[in-house]
Amino acid sequence: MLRRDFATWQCGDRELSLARPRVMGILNVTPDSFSDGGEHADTASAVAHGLALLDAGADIVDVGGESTRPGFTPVDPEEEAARVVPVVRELLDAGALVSVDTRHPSVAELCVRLGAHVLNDVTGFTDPAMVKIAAEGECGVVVMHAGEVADHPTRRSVLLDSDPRSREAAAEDAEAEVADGDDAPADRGDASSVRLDEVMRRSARGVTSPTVRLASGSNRRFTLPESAPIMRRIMGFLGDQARTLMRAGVAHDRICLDPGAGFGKMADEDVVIQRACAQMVSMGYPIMCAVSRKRFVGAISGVGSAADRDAATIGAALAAAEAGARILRVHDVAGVTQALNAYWSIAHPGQSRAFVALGSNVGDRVGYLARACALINEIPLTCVSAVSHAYESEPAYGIATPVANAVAELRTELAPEVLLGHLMEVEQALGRTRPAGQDGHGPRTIDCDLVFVEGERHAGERLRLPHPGLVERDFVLVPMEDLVHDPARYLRHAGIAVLPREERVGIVLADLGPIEW
Ligand SMILES: Nc1nc2c(c(=O)[nH]1)N=C(COP(=O)(O)OP(=O)(O)O)CN2
Ligand SMILES: Nc1ccc(C(=O)O)cc1
Repeated sequence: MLRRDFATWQCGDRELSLARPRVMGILNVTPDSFSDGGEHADTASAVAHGLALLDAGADIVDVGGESTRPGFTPVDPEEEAARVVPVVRELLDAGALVSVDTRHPSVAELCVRLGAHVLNDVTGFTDPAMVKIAAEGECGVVVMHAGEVADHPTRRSVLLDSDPRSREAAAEDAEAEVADGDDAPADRGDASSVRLDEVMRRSARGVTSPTVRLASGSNRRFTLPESAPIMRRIMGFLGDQARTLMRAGVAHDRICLDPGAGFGKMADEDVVIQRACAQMVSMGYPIMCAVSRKRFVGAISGVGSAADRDAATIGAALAAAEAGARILRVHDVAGVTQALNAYWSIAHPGQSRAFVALGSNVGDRVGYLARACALINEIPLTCVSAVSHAYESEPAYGIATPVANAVAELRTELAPEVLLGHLMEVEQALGRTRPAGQDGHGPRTIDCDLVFVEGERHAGERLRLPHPGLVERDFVLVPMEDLVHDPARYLRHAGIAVLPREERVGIVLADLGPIEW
């Protein structure tokens, strides 16, 4: 059983703490995805959207260049690579934890070579070439189940998907099937696309599954299919694929499992699967919940249009998180992050240790440091547990006058991006202004930089964790010595290699004594 509070997911050189659920933002660089096709189809708008997802709270960005919606048209791997590779490259440069949603070995290989952290394969690493690529690298892997979960023929179906392309594709395929009398189309590309094509072609026909009869002769009906055979099939497949990957050399802690909502499943089957989330969690791997905007979410919420299913998605995602799912793959990152942060704060109390670097070079500098500590201590679900001495440091980064610096150590139950918002309010309350043209380095009454939160990494333009300046700032590292026995060693555990003193900036010149706050 996965120890929930201590679980991590190893993704290349990143170790993602799963002490709380993580949000994977969907970035579809496609013209035809089922809910957002064409919205981010060129590199520039895709990268901008990826960065916006990070700022909205995404821990991971999942970049995909091929829609696998019901009735999808397979994309040539070269075309797929042309869509995703430039986007993956730029997001990696921005420090993001990047996942690539592909079933094509050539695309996977290119992206892993660039440094992509996760391979998300909707065909569940059934292609040995995908297993080989995963085994040769260090990336995390998402093993997804795609396929039907019932042996019986589906009953008359109701098509809830509002996307006319899915319906057209379904109708065409149904006609073709009658004409062919054959389930296995020839010359439809590589083996995995033929299999996935087939599943998603059938999937396009509807969202309802057969009514299950009780013991023979009985006329009583359950409204939902029985869970055990469905979960045996899904968990059997996922467990087998995980073992295949491990035999090839992929470590257990790199593997995440996903039951593949909507891939060959009918709405009531998807509900049965979501209800069995805790059972999947007990397999001992992180479980992904990837229900965002899907047809079954429409079926249970009554929302016909896929793009309007974000609120319903939040409900389904929180249910999964409560049952132990730790990766929530969603389109609406801001909405899910806000809901999750609020929900988690109430339902799952847990503190993190955080460090805030303080600086002032205007007026009563040490007085501003003290007032900042007092105000930070008033942030909800947060307290200041210790404060370093104040130190005089050399001005760095183009600042003209010497700065008084300190570091405050906090205990907080807030998510880092929420804490950041409160710290910015503290700066405002103390009269901090950011005049245009000074690039954030002008004179300041107070600067409150969130530099480190235990177990948290974040990329984006609004918040980067650990703070990129932490490695070189003497005016942060020296005050930290008052709080942590050996900051360099402590930070090394989190993969941060601090620079030796002679290579740092903003060298500490004098100890100004304790701060009375
Ligand atoms: N691991 C995993 N990956 C996925 C899953 C999923 O359930 N699990 N669903 C997808 C469909 O969502 P998307 O918005 O990407 O739609 P598209 O296939 O039309 O691009 C695409 N990728
Ligand atoms: N790729 C997919 C896109 C959408 C759905 C769904 O709505 O069920 C399933 C798979």
